[in-house]
Amino acid sequence: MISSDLFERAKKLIPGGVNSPVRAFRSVGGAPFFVKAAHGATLTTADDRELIDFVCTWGPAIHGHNHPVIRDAIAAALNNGTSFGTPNPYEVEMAELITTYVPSIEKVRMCNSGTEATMSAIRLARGFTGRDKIIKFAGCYHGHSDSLLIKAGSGALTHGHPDSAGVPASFAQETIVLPFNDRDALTAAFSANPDAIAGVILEPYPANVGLIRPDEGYLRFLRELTAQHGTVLIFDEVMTGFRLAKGGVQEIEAITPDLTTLGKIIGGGLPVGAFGGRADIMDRLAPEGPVYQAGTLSGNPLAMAAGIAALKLLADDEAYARLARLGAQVQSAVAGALAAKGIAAQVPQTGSMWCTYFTDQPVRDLTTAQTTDAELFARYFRGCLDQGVYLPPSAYEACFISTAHEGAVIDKACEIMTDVIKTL
Ligand SMILES: Cc1ncc(COP(=O)(O)O)c(C=O)c1O
Ligand SMILES: N[C@H](C=O)CCC(=O)O
Repeated sequence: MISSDLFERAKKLIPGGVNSPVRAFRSVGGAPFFVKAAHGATLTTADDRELIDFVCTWGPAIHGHNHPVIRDAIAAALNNGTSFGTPNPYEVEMAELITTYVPSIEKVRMCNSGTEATMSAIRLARGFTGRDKIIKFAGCYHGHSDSLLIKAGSGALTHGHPDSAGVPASFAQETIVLPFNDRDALTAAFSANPDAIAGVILEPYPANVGLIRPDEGYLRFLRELTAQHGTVLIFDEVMTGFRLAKGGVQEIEAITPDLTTLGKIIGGGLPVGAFGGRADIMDRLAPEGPVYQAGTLSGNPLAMAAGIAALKLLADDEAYARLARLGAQVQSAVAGALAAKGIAAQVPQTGSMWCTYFTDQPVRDLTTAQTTDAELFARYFRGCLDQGVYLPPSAYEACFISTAHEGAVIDKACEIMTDVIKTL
C-alpha cells in the first residue's frame, strides 16, 4: 500500500482523489501522500515516511495526534454505544464547558461541522432580525454553505474558485463582501443598506488567507457599528476557538460578539461544530422558536467525549503558554532565515498559529495577501516535505503547532525549515 497507488485508485472514484480539495496539492505541485497513522507531532505515511506535522488535522490536534487522554475518553464512551438519537449527558457537560470558557455564549447548540455552525448562525441571525443581507469579508472562509462561498478563503481561494459555481446569483446578492480592516467600507455598506443587514460574520483573525491581524480598534469599531444598527455580530472561531485562548480571539481582544461559531478543537479530532451566544437570540431556535436547525448525529457521544477531554486538557491555561513559546520559536527561526537569505517575507504568528507570506508588503487584507509569491511558497513547501516537515499545502493556510511539538521536535523542524530557506 503506497501513496501513489492509493491516489490512482482514489482518483477513479473520488473527485480529484480527495474528500476536501486543499488536500489535493494542486497549488504546490506533486501528489498528496496518504497517512496510515498519526501520533503526537508526527504523521506516518502509507509509504512509511515520518513527517513532522504542522497541519494538525487543520487545527483540531492541539494536543498532538492520538493523545492518550482523548483516546481513552473515546474508548470509554464507545463502550456505551456510538449514537443514541436522544439527549445524552456528554452534551450537557460540553455545553457547561463552552459557556464557562466563552462567556459571550449563554446558550449553545451542537452540530457536526464548522460549515453547519456558520450556516446555522447565519440563518439564526436572519430569523432573529427579520432581515436578509449579511456581510462577510474577502478571504474569510466559513465553510461551504451557499451564502458564504463568496470571495472565500482556504481551498476556494487556493484553487481559484473563491466564488463557487452552483451558488444562485439571487443568494449571492444577499451577501455583501467587504475588504477586511477597512472601516470606511463598513460604514458605507451600512449606510447603503439601512435596516437590511442581519449579520456580520468574520474570522476575527482571518486565517484561511494566511494569518491576518485586525488593525488596532477595528474589531471594537465593528462591534459598535453592528450594535448601533441592530445587526448580529458573528465571530467565526471555528479555527481560533480554544486554539489561542480558552475564550478565543474574543477573550484576547476583549470584544463580545452576539453569536460565536466553534468546531475543530471542541471535537477532539472527531467531527463537530457548535454555535452559541446571546440567550435571546439562541431562543429563536427550534423547538423554542421558529428558526429550524437539526442533526441526526448532533451532540454525538463519541465526539462530545473527545471534545470534553480536549477542553479539560486546556483548563489551566498552561498549554497556551507553552504553545505561545513554540510559536515564537518558529517565527523567529523562519523570519530570521528568510531575512538572512534576503528574501522579502512576512511571518505573522500568534500563539500556536503562523504563516509565511513571500512578499515585502505588510498583509492586512486579501489583496495584500495575494501579493505573496505562490511559486516560491510551493518550492518552500516541497523542500520542507522532502526533508520531513509537512506544512499546509497552500500559500493561504495557517500552520498549527501542538503541545506534542515541544522539545526536540520543534528544534528539528526549525532546523529543517531554515535549511530549506537557504536553498530557495
Ligand atoms: C474559520 C472557519 N470556519 C468554518 C470552517 C468550516 O469548518 P468545517 O470544515 O468543519 O466544515 C472552517 C474550516 O474548514 C474554518 O476555518
Ligand atoms: N482551511 C480549511 C479549514 O480550516 C481547511 C480544511 C479543508 O478545507 O479541508
